[in-house]
Amino acid sequence: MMMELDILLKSVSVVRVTGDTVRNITGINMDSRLVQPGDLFVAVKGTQADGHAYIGKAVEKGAVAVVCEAWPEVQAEGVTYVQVKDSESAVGRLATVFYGDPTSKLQLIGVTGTNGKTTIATLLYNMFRVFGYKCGLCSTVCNYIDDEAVPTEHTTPDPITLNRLLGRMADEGCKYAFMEVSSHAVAQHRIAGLKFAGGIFTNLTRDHLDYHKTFENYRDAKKAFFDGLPKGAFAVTNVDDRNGMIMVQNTKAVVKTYSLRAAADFKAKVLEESFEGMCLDVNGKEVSVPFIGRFNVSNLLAVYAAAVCMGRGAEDVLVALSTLRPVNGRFETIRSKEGVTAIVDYAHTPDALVNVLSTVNEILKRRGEVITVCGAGGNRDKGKRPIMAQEAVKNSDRVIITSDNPRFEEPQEIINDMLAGLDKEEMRKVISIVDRKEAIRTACMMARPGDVVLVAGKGHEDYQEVKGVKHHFDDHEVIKEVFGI
Ligand SMILES: CC(=O)N[C@H]1[C@@H](OP(=O)(O)OP(=O)(O)OC[C@H]2O[C@@H](n3ccc(=O)[nH]c3=O)[C@H](O)[C@@H]2O)O[C@H](CO)[C@@H](O)[C@@H]1O[C@H](C)C(=O)N[C@@H](C)C(=O)N[C@H](CCC(=O)O)C(=O)O
Ligand SMILES: Nc1ncnc2c1ncn2[C@@H]1O[C@H](COP(=O)(O)OP(=O)(O)OP(=O)(O)O)[C@@H](O)[C@H]1O
Ligand SMILES: N[C@H](CCC[C@H](N)C(=O)O)C(=O)O
Ligand SMILES: [Mg+2]
Repeated sequence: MMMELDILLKSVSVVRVTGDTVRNITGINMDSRLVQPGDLFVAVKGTQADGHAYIGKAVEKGAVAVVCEAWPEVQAEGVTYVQVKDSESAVGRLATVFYGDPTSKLQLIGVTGTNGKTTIATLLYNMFRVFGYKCGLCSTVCNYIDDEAVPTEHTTPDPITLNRLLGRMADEGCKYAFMEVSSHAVAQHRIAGLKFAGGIFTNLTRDHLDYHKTFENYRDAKKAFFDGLPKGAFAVTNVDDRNGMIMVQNTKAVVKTYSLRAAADFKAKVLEESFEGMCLDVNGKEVSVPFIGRFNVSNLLAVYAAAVCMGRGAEDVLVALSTLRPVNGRFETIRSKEGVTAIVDYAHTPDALVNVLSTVNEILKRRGEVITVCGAGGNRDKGKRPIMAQEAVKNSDRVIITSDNPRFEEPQEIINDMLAGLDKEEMRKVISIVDRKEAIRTACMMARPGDVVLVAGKGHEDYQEVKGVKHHFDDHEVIKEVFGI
């Protein structure tokens, strides 16, 4: 791949230049460690480091041009230096031009909100493949270029990886791409330069306050995604969430609403539900789906609304909806021979725990006990820890607090932060076991036929991250081993 630097620079506002801009660039990078000879290096100020400190390293590795925000004191001969106002948002714009402006060739739909992004983006991808289109997906679990799986580390990749992926999707003939837009991605302009055909808002509850500091900043990061949608795009929003209308206050996109409770463009209600699935009424038509939980009705309704906004007939969409299956690690049930139901779910926020547990309780109707196994991630929002413990205790008969990716923190200290949210009475329901495997085993041994064991927090993850190392760990595997199936 190759492109002339001056063509690339048309996408950004240049403050100052030295060196030749009529020269070929063979790659673009924001991480000096990945630079190849012939690359353009973009220096970005980050949260841990300042990319400007690595300009020299990038040049040593063969970068022929540098885009930066602060003018470097030393300049290497033969290298072109370009100063821009905001290099963080320049990366996305440069990358999108470099990778052939993918969103001019395919329709990109973004999903944002605290919970439900992976579910909605994946279901839309599955649905549009059922309709016979080639599609792409960027999600927490895995990225896809039609049927080719591309592993991921992020919910929304960095702007260069993202544009490279979208570029490959366009080259492969994908007509649609569905992606999760995390709040980090909006705040860090990972999506700068992309033209979205539509946006979907799920809900907003507490998460990531370690990064955004206040709930308002977190909300505004999500809102900025809708502020940036172009005219002619659609914005599908959940009016059951108190921030649903705030999200679309300043958008130029056509706003469509969905709700399980209030008047809205798209409405749904539950007619019947069991651990096998639900029968729904969607805008006056009945449909059966193998999904569980009111929050999934909301997710399915968002999928339905977006598909209709994308021009599909309502009838076709309902038929396709009935063929969809749950996403890996999202309310997956595993039954033991003795009749214990284990559920693996990715609930890792207080709100998600409440939702999953209230669904379990609604279906169980006190015919059995609920035993919850959960933890909280290390080097993430500390404030959510005691609340997660409280919600688990409030909505379960017994709780085992354990580890969930301690990362660089002491596992026992994270558990202590969770326990600090509980009073003496609440503590009677709780035990803590640092080793997650032991915790799951203990929960399954405690359970009697008819009981439910909820194993929350890791969902699709197949690792336990400790001190920078990802050790293989899979909740499903452990449960099956204990159940002997
Ligand atoms: C806190 C955070 O979001 N960090 C992300 C951010 O990094 P940063 O800007 O802080 O980078 P930095 O380490 O300070 O470095 C600054 C710059 O110097 C460069 N550098 C650094 C070192 C070096 O030797 N050479 C070099 O050039 C870096 O490449 C970077 O360009 O931008 C990077 C590129 O986009 C991300 O990889 C990185 O994700 C870190 C690893 C991370 O863990 N992020 C998580 C919290 C995250 O983004 N999560 C969200 C949402 C999760 C969800 O709810 O689903 C996600 O979208 O995944
Ligand atoms: N609409 C919803 N409202 C509340 N909770 C939900 C909703 N959809 C899913 N959940 C819960 O949140 C968990 C995560 O769901 P999902 O992976 O779809 O969300 P996400 O927004 O992609 O999360 P992440 O921020 O980690 O990418 C699920 O396992 C479930 O417990
Ligand atoms: N995308 C979220 C996922 C959290 C999942 C949970 N298992 C944890 O590790 O905290 C994050 O990185 O905060
Ligand atoms: Mg996700």
